[in-house]
Amino acid sequence: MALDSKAIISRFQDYLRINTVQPNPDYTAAADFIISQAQSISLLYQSIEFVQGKPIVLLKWTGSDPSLPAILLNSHVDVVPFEAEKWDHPPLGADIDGEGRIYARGSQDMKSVGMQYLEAIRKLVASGYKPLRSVYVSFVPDEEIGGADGVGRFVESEIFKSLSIAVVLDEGLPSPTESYRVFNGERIPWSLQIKAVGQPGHGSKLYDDSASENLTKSIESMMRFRASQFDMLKAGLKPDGGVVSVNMVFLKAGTPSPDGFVMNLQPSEAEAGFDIRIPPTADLVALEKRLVEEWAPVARNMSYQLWRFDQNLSGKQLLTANDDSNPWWGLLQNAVNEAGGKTSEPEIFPASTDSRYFRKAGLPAFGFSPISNTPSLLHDHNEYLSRSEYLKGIDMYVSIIKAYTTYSSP
Ligand SMILES: CSCC[C@H](NC=O)C(=O)O
Ligand SMILES: [Zn+2]
Ligand SMILES: [Zn+2]
Repeated sequence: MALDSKAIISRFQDYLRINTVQPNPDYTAAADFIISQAQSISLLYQSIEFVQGKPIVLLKWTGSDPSLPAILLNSHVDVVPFEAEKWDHPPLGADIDGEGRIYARGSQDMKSVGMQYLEAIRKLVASGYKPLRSVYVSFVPDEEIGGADGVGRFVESEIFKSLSIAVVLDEGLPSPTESYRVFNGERIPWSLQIKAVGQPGHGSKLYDDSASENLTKSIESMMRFRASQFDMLKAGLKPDGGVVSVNMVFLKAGTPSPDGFVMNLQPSEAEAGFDIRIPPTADLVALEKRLVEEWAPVARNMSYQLWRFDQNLSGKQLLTANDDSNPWWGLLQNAVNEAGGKTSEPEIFPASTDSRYFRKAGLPAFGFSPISNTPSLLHDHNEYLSRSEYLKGIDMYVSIIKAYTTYSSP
C-alpha cells in the first residue's frame, strides 16, 4: 500500500480507538484528536460547549467569496455500545484482517465519514485547490441518544445562524450493491410506553380486566398492525422507510419467582415500551387515533406516555427536494459519478439522524455515507469497513466538496 494510504488508514484507526461509546463517551479525547487533525491541515477550529462536557467541534475552511453561503459536513462523534465477547475482533481495536476489513464500533456509523471529510479536505488543500464558498465540518455529540444536547442545541444557536449554511451532508447507510444510497428524509420516531392496571389476585383465579390481560390485548393489536406493515415490506410493495415499524423494546409485569417454581400472584400493573417509526407521508392523526382507541384505551384501564419528534413540522421540513429546485442534489449526483460512483434515487432513512434537526431548521440535508458493496452493520456485532471502500469514499468527498465549493450561485 502506498505510504500516504497507510497514513490515512492509521489516522482512521486512531480515531476509531478513542472510546466514544455511549453512555460515557470520552468527548474530550475525541475533541483533542479532531483539533490536532484540523491544525495539521490548517483549518480554523472552535470547540463550543452548549452543554458542559458535550463539545461541538466546528472546523472551517474559508472560501474566497465570503458572500456565498457555506456548506456543512456533519458527523457524530459518539457510537453505540457493544458486546465485546460476541465480536471476533476487539470493538475498539480497529484491527485489520487479511481481506483489509477494519473492525470497530463506528467504522460504519459514523467515525468513517467524519474522518473522510477531513482526509478529502487534506487532499484538496495539498493540491492547492481554493474553495469559493466556505466549508464547515462539525463533529457533534449525542446523536445516538437523540441529539438534543448536540445538533438540537447547535441549530438553535446564534453561532449556527451566523454560519449561513446552504446545505448539509450527514450520515446515510452502507449499500450492499455498487450504488451508494442517498437519503432525503427520515421516518418520524415515536417512543411509546403503555401501562395497564388491574386487580391483583390469586394466580389460579380466572377474572376479567387483569393488568396482564389488558396489556396483552394491546400487544396483540400492535403485533397485528406490525405484521400488516411488515407484510408490505416483505412483498416488496414498500421500501424500508415506507412502512410504519412497531417493535416491542421493553416489557415489565409482576415479580419473577426466585427459585423458578411457583408464581401465583397476578400483577396489578403491566407495562410495555415500543419503538415506532413512521414515514413522513403517513397519516399521523390516524395513527394517534389507533393508539388512543386500540393500543391504550382508557376503557381497558390503559394509560400511555408518548415521546414524539413531529411537533410543528411542516411537510417542506420533512423532505429535502430532489428535483431541479434543489441544485445541491444534481451537484451531488454528478460529483459522485465523476469520481466513478453511482447514486440511487433518494430514500427515506428508516431510523433517525441529526439531519432531522437541520431539515427542521429549513435546510436541505442529504444522508450519505460513501460505503458501497458492504453489508449494513450499524449497531451490530463485527461492524467493519474495508480499507478500499474507505479510501474510495474519500475520493467521493474530494469530488463532492470540489463541486459544492466551485458552484457559484448563492
Ligand atoms: C429517535 S432519537 C435516537 C436516534 C437514533 N439514531 C441512530 O440510531 C435512532 O434510534 O434512530
Ligand atoms: Zn449514526
Ligand atoms: Zn447509530
